[in-house]
Parts: sequence; structure tokens; C-alpha cells
Amino acid sequence: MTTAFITLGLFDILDILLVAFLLYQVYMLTRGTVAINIFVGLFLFYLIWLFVTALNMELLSNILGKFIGVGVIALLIVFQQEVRRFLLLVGSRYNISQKFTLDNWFSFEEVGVKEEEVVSIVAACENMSNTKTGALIVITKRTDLFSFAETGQILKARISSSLLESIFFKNSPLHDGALIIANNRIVAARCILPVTDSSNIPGSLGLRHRAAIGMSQATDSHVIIVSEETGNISYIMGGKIKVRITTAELRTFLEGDFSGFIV
Ligand SMILES: Nc1ncnc2c1ncn2[C@@H]1O[C@H](COP(=O)(O)OP(=O)(O)OP(=O)(O)O)[C@@H](O)[C@H]1O
Repeated sequence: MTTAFITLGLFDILDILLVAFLLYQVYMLTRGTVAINIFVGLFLFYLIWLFVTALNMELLSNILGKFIGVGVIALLIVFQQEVRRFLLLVGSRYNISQKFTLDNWFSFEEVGVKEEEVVSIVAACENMSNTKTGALIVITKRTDLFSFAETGQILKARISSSLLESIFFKNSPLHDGALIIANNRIVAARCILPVTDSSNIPGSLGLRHRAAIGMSQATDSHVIIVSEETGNISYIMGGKIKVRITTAELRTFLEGDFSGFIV
């Protein structure tokens, strides 16, 4: 009697595709952090266990099996930052309560930043760059950043260059931390952002830059930085930072043209 060595059904293919997708997501989340080395190590460990089990090497397979048994807990401990970031990303992207608020259903405003406000933001950044005033501006389109906004001072104000500049003015009580823009409004100032633990960030970039990168990894928001030290303007999205951009570049990025965003 002959039986097929491997029978591959539709659900097996779906299973493989889902595992591949999950592994890719884990890779994207851990890319550039020290966790990627741990992840590769654990994966190799698992492959060795599969191999020795297939060869019926009982002693080694038992020892490795004991580690694999507590593997999920170990993974949660080792990757607690990444798991937290992943859940935050999923939760804020698919925030049901945000999508079904009456405000959203009856609001005539578009999310993001409108053309007039783009001009104000660019003008404010240019002035702050010239005066070396440090600034950290988060702009969100889809993600609900309320959990970050509530770490600071809720404002719900119209965007204007003078308001942006006075918030980041050195003696202002709101100048510390990040300013959050959503729905074409300044939602909050003095907010605390998650700092990235990525290991491939130049040492010259301090906490303001690390917080901006961390925020762009945890959410789909874009971040603008004006450096207090150099006056340089930087643009951050998807965990990538383009430093020393011109105001013309800033304007094109804010208008949604990212063809020049090569880091
Ligand atoms: N986690 C955070 N969330 C929000 N803002 C932060 C965070 N960490 C630091 N900042 C802001 O960055 C400022 C400190 O910046 P620091 O000098 O360490 O960074 P930097 O990247 O070197 O920036 P700069 O070039 O402007 O000096 C703080 O005063 C604070 O306003």
C-alpha cells in the first residue's frame, strides 16, 4: 500500500502562510534591536529540538523539550517590550471606540493636517530652527493617540505658527515633551513618548530623537524634530529618521509626498 509522504491541504497552506506572516511581523518589530539576536537564537534552538526529536535522540530531545515547554513564558519575558509595542500598535490601529464615536460620524473635518496648517507648521519649524528652539511634534492620521495625549496637557487648539512657537518657547510651562496633532488640531502638549531601544541609532542623537523614533515604531504617526543643539529639522516615520531636512522637504513630506524620504 502506498501512502503519500506529505499530504498538503488548503488549510496547511493557509497555516504555513499565517506562520510566515507572523514570523515576518516579529522580524519587522525586532529588526534593529538586540531582541532580533535573541529571536534568531531561540528559533535555532527550536529547529535543533525538531531535528533531534525526528532522529529519536531521546536524552537531548528531552532536555531541549523541557526548555521548549516553558518557551512561551520565556518569550513573553524576553520580548516584553516588543509584545507591548505590538499590542499597542494593533490596539490603537483598530481602536473600535474611536471609529464609532458620534464625533467621527458627524465630523466634516479630514484627519491629518490641512494645507493651511502645513504652512503654519513649516513656518514655525523654520523660526524654531533659526532660534535653536527644541521641538517635538507628532502628527497622527489614523492611530488614536489618546493614551499618549493624556500623559500631557490636553489643548484641542487650532494650529498656528505663533501658538506652536510659544508652546516650545524655552520658558513656556508646556515646552517640555511632545506636542500631538490629530484631526488638524493641536490635541495636547508636554506629552511623554515611548523611547526606542533600537541599537543602530547614532550616539549623537539624544532622547528627543529616540522618543520620536520610538513613537513612529509604536504607532503610524509621523514626527518632526527641531534640535535644540543644532537647529536641524528631522522627519521621522516608520522607525526611520531623515536628519537635516530643508523646510521645502518638510513641506513636501507634510503634503504626503515621500519620494525624497531616503535615509
Ligand atoms: N520620552 C520622551 N517623550 C517626550 N519628550 C522627550 C522624551 N525624552 C526626551 N524628551 C524631550 O527631549 C528633551 C531632551 O532632549 P535631549 O537633549 O536629550 O535630546 P536630543 O535628541 O539630543 O535633542 P536636541 O538635539 O534638541 O538636544 C527633553 O527636554 C524633552 O523635552
